[in-house]
Amino acid sequence: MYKQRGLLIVLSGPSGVGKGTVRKELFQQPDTNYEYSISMTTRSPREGEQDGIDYYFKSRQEFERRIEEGKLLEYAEYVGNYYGTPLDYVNATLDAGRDVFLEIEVVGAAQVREKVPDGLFIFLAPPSLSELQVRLVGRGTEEADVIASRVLKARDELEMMNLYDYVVENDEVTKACDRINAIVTAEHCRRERVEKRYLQMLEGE
Ligand SMILES: Nc1nc2c(ncn2[C@@H]2O[C@H](COP(=O)(O)OP(=O)(O)O)[C@@H](O)[C@H]2O)c(=O)[nH]1
Ligand SMILES: Nc1ncnc2c1ncn2[C@@H]1O[C@H](COP(=O)(O)OP(=O)(O)O)[C@@H](O)[C@H]1O
Repeated sequence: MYKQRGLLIVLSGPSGVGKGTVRKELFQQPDTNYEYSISMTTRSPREGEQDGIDYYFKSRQEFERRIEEGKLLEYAEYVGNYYGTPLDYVNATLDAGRDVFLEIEVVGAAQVREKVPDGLFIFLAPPSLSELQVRLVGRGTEEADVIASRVLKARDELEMMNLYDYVVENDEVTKACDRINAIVTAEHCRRERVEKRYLQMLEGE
């Protein structure tokens, strides 16, 4: 039987807005049907982070080899480190009819948009820039200078918001998750309707 390809869901937004928090909450929900794509990075693991669970941690040399071999769907350099999405995992999962969830920054998301135009692109926005700074400081994982460069970068990232299909405000984590789930459900319904209509038209020929 014909099996529809899975949906590629891209969640992006500035550092500190709560992408990781929202993603973890989504994946803890029992009825979640998305598969999380673990990214590759050259940044050092933070305390508690595990290789192969949070990220695949690689040296710059190994990362650059994968770029040359065409093994990444997209990649970007973000505040001094590479981050990228392994291509084979994404393709195999979508081909099996399952949805894939990417949590990536805006430059990489723009590359995915070019390659997978029928993906679903969601921008997670902070209630304000000052709240973004509060969250970055509160997380306590970066030094003051890195926080300052991330907040500065957030201004450019916010300008990319209009390139996304949806903007979801992360005022409260559970509300943001509910909004994302509603968007994904609506997108599935839309696709089913389009496909049904298409098949009906073919039958009518
Ligand atoms: N382009 C791209 N960005 C990624 C990928 N994985 C993570 N990122 C983004 O890289 C940025 C920095 O990630 P990280 O160092 O984990 O910091 P944090 O998200 O602020 O906790 C965040 O905006 C992530 O969403 C990826 O595979 N590709
Ligand atoms: N809706 C929210 N309200 C308040 N704090 C939040 C919210 N979402 C996330 N946070 C906090 O903000 C900080 C940054 O969140 P994180 O998920 O690490 O962001 P990102 O992955 O986008 O860099 C964390 O300390 C997290 O607990």
